[in-house]
Amino acid sequence: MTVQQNLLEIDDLTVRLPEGRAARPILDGVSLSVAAGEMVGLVGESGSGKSVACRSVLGLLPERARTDGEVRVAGRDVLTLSRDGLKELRTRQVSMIFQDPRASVNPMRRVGDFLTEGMRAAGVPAAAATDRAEELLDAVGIRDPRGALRRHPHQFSGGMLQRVVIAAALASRPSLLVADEPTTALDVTTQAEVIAILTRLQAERGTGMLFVTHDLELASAICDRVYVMYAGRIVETQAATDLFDRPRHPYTAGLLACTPRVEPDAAPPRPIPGRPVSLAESPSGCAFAARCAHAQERCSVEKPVLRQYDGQGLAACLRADEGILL
Ligand SMILES: Nc1ncnc2c1ncn2[C@@H]1O[C@H](COP(=O)(O)OP(=O)(O)OP(=O)(O)O)[C@@H](O)[C@H]1O
Repeated sequence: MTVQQNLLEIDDLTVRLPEGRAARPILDGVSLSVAAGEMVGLVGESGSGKSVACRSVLGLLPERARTDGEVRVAGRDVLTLSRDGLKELRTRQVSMIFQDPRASVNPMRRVGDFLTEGMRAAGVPAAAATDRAEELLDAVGIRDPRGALRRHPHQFSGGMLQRVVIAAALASRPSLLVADEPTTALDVTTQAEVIAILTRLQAERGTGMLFVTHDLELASAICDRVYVMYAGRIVETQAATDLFDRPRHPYTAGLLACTPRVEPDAAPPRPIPGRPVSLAESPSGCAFAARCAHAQERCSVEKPVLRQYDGQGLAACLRADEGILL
């Protein structure tokens, strides 16, 4: 029997960054996977470690970072790849889309150069690279792609520039896309357009995607599965619809309850009390305990591990099997 290998497997990843003589913990035992063609969400508040987890996939952690665990893309451990191996990974297998498109492009260079440089470096002749760049711009809904190739980034709106960045990320036909809050810097209508483009292209091309957002509702709407992070740890993972209908971790339930709803009979949004903590600040036990309405004494002592309940997903909560959220 052939065992289906995941495209991306992060296995028990721990990241620490040296700070003076000590090392500040950033991620603790993070495990997640993305299968070929699967759209997977990674959700959490600011500072929970989403970007660090994403960066680990492309081997983009700070050089001084100390890591344990493995990050495998198509079976190869990114954390042990040579410089050439990393270059090959980034030019052939994995592309990343960042939050702010203006930070991803060189303002002095034309969009055509930005889109074709990777292809040219891979040996594609100039004319063929230009034709492909035009096709890519057309695929992300940019009108007059040939004219767009001659323009500079400042001649594009934020939304249009993010489309250009998506086109560039797809140029190498990657099997995995990592999108780190790709619409956070855009206005609401533009966000919707960019999400629609990303999900369409992901489905058409069968690209695996790790989609990072702080918006749990958005992740539940567009992803197959979702991981929820809190203070450097994964606290819950489920199929997207199950997570939305039946969260198992009080933090996930809190994120859903604080989202404003437009339905007339909807409950008003309830904010999660307190503020998010980083892994470094989190005491022993469950990092969410101080903000959790269901916490008991043992929650601030015992560290919960991810466990399965009712055959549905995994949650790291000592009380998840008591039906506290029903
Ligand atoms: N290069 C770095 N040097 C020092 N600390 C860092 C570095 N990068 C991240 N951190 C710290 O790691 C923690 C996780 O940061 P990260 O950017 O991954 O969070 P995030 O969930 O992506 O937040 P946001 O949604 O605001 O981007 C934070 O406490 C942050 O301050």
